[in-house]
Amino acid sequence: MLELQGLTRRFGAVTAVNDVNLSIPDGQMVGVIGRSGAGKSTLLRMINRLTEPSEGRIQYGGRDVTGLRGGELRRWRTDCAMIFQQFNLVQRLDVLTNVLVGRLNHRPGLMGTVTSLFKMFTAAERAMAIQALDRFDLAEVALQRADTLSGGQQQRVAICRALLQQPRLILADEPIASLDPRNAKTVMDALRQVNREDGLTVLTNLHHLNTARQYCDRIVAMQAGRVMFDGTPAELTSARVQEIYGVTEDEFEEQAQEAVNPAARPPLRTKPGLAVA
Ligand SMILES: Nc1ncnc2c1ncn2[C@@H]1O[C@H](COP(=O)(O)OP(=O)(O)OP(=O)(O)O)[C@@H](O)[C@H]1O
Repeated sequence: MLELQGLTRRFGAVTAVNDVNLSIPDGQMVGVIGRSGAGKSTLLRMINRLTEPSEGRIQYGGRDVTGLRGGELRRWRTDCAMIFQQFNLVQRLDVLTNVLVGRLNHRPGLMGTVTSLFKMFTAAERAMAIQALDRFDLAEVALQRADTLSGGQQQRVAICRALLQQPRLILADEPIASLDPRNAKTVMDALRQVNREDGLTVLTNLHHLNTARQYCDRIVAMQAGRVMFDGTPAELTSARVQEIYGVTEDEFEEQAQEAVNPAARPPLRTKPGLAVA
């Protein structure tokens, strides 16, 4: 169980996250939605302590992780793997080595030698990486440079890298915001697969409400740093969205899409969310 108690983060006069209280059971897939600036990224980043809370506590499995330092903090960060909107792969390295980078969290001493990494990994680690790639139909691109892959493939490679950390939680910060609907679907399918098959807790920031409804067990809606809704997809009706945000669902998605990806403005009115096969 991940427990956030009174979690607050201020940046000067701005309260990015304001007194958030959430209990997330192991194995739940949670979608966090909200407008640009609602505090979604700050919330996720506080969980793995990339951003320090101003107030409040983070507990995991009954253990307080808010004050961890040094090796213990590194181990906590290994437990909660992060997925970013821009994939954060080393573009000039091959896919397999990018995935193996996930093992570095288990060997902090190897950090900084990324170009000569490949031969440092054991056969078992390489097999683990190939197996992860194979799960997401990426084995045949294992030896290609990361920058030859589509965005959806790159994000799935990032998920494989996260899996090699052997985490307990996956924190995904707008993982599909840079992707077209087809690639976005492959990435959401992969996240759901690791949630369902590996039992990993997944917390993901999303801006498509229908995507959150289709993939998540639970949706948390934020507004100005506060949790305004915490419930099941069925409970987050269009009327509830309008009540929370004061705009229609289409308007909400349009604003969110423009904020995360101003260059790409797909016709959201005709294509809300993703089609599930
Ligand atoms: N490092 C920082 N320094 C100052 N202010 C920050 C910092 N990080 C976030 N903020 C502010 O905190 C608030 C919440 O930001 P955050 O990025 O968490 O929101 P978000 O919901 O993830 O938005 P987006 O969808 O645009 O990423 C915003 O007002 C933002 O400007």
